[in-house]
Amino acid sequence: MDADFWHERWQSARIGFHQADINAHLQQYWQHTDAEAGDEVLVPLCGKSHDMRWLAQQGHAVAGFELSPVAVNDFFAEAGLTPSCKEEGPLLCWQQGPFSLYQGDFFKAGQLGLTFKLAYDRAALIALPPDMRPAYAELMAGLMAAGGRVLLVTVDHDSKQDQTPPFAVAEAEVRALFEPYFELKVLEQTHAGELHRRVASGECSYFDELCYLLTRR
Ligand SMILES: C[S@@+](CC[C@H](N)C(=O)[O-])C[C@H]1O[C@@H](n2cnc3c(N)ncnc32)[C@H](O)[C@@H]1O
Repeated sequence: MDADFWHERWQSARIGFHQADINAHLQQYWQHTDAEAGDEVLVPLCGKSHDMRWLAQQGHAVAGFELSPVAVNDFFAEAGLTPSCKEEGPLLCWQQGPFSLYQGDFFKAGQLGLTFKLAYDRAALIALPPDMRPAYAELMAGLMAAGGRVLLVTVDHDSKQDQTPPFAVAEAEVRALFEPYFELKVLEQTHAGELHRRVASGECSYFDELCYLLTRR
């Protein structure tokens, strides 16, 4: 997707991907990252996710990357925080308390010279069309320290409406993208079945969520 697609989504508040609750996979599987309080967590394509607040509650600093100024503004406003802002290379860094939200194109994050021991991707990989995913995996590999861990949450489905996110990314593709850089373990695969609104409406016959642990070599 190009930047205009996402800016338009945020400006018109068409953000069905935003979850009111903390992600269940994050709460259940974060412990598998062996995270230590104080470690900063990279959250690519972060939106205004409440999951960042949950990570901060676990004692982490959070480095989110997000294209939309609307999302960044909403995140701090909803948290009751007033951030400061400074230029960091090609990005703007909005910072307050444990949160540093880098506003701009995540694909420029390599220019900041940062490395992370922890990362959390929910709806980032699956927001990207196929041709952008190899560069995303390479960038994530470049940002993670050796031994660093990524909790990755993806979806797989057979929707005919496959031109817009959330894109189906099958396990085989996740392996092809990340295994050159990471050890990969599937933590869970949930089958939503008929209870899922996309299945109930006939849009797809299955809609699965997969949760992976990636460990940087
Ligand atoms: C599907 S949403 C997921 C947001 C968040 N991870 C969540 O779970 O709610 C994808 C987000 O990525 C942002 N985004 C898309 N392309 C981006 C890019 N190149 N750099 C930074 N953010 C981007 C969009 O604005 C959008 O907020």
